[in-house]
Amino acid sequence: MTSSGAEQGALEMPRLPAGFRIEGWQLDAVIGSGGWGTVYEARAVADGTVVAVKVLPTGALAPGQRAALGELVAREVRFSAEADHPHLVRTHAVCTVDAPDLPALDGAIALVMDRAEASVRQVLDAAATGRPIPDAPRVLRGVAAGLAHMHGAGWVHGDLKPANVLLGADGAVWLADFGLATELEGTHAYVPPLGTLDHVPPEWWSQRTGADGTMVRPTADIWAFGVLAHQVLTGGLHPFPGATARARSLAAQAYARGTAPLRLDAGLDENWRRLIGDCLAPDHAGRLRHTAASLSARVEQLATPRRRRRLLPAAAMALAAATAAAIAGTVLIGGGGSGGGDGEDQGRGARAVATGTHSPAAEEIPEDSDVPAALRPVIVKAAHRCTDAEVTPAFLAAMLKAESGFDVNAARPASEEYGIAMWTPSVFRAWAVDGDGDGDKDYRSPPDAISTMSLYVCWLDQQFKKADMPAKDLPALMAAGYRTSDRTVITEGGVPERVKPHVEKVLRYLADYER
Ligand SMILES: Nc1ncnc2c1ncn2[C@@H]1O[C@H](COP(=O)(O)OP(=O)(O)OP(=O)(O)O)[C@@H](O)[C@H]1O
Repeated sequence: MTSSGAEQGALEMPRLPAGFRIEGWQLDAVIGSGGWGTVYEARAVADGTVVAVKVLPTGALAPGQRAALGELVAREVRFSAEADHPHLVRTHAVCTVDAPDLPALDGAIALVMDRAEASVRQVLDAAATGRPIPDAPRVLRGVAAGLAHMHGAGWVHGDLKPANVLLGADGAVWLADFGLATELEGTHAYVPPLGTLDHVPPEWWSQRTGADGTMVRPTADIWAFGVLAHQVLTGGLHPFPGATARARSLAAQAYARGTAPLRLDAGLDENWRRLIGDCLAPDHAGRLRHTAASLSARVEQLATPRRRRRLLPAAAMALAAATAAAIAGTVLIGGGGSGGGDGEDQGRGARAVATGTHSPAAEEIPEDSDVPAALRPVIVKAAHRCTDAEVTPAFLAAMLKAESGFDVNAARPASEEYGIAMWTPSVFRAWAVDGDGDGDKDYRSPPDAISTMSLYVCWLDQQFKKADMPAKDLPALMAAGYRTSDRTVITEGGVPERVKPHVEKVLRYLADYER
């Protein structure tokens, strides 16, 4: 939500005491308060997982405030629940506060989210002016990818600013605060006029506010990204001069009218300067050429250290190693079934670690199929890590073909997906399996990527079974869950429309490999 909400709202924010339970979570200290709610640290009672809980009270407000709050809360709840991307903060649950003794908070809505370590605002406040914040390109890469996802899904964020970019403990970068996020109808949408002055585009000032609110278009987020990128790369400097937000907005409007030039910080690298200049094109039409997806691809290039490109041959080497193993008739991956698996897994693992002129396990994928021979034992071994009957070598092979066409160097930078199983690095980290037993977990290594895919689809399979989804649909549901999430598939009660073509491909390949 917006700081202007705080300016306007003048709400006395009531607080819940430490130890207070909201469904399965126990509140701890307050992290901070915004214009409309308070964010607490909390722990899951079941397993101690640390989360952040944002409590948005809906009662005890003046009628005017209630209408505005109701709309913002509804938007925040709706977009938080739907947000499903590694660069959008994940909301685990939406609960209602049951506090009859605290009437101001009884019935408040609580969003249970991933707990961030800090916001970019906090990092900027502590940063030396003139220098990029630590890891600035990676942070911008995450923001651009999150924005590209939102625009791709037909949403505008509407309030992109440093306070709304959160940083997780393991390097995660999340867009947050969807109180002003809105769905596009055609090319634009309307939001209440509460955007943050420092990040609204110049044309915003000349728009009239109708009953629906102010019109926002994706190009408003592009402008805000330009301002944010300048701040992140210069330790907090706004691209337009002025001691107050009002003065800076007047400077931006003078630039948009053509009466003042754009003067970006002299210390900026030329490529970043060009990118920020494109985002800060003076009008909507000028910004229209730069979609969030195209910006994300450019940011990805600028943010990718050369060293990472040299990593590519490593993936090829891993494949070559797997090839050599297959030729020798010995499957080397996964430490020979050591560690942790249940009986069936170990039994199957022992079968996969076979010597001889060919691997019997590889026979589970038809010999004359297009699955690269070197990958077959890797896939078979990975599939056998899962004891659920639906996760078969043929299924994993079909998934890999649909994801990357078996290309170990596949890359879709706009959505941050890489390697043979098209893992998003931050998601991969959460599930990673050391498939080749080299002590490293690398999404570019086919054995690691495929073993991790197997673990993840196995877990998806179990979630769908728990949700009583039809057994015959499980392969389609797993393929859909891999592209979206367990929660999306369960909420939508089946394969979401937008991933149907992909899922159909997986099912076609599966039928071919199961013949
Ligand atoms: N998931 C989270 N993990 C950790 N801290 C968070 C999380 N979400 C929000 N915060 C922090 O909690 C504080 C309050 O956040 P909130 O979103 O309510 O308000 P805001 O964005 O600061 O202001 P406003 O909503 O008025 O724009 C901020 O300091 C924010 O960085």
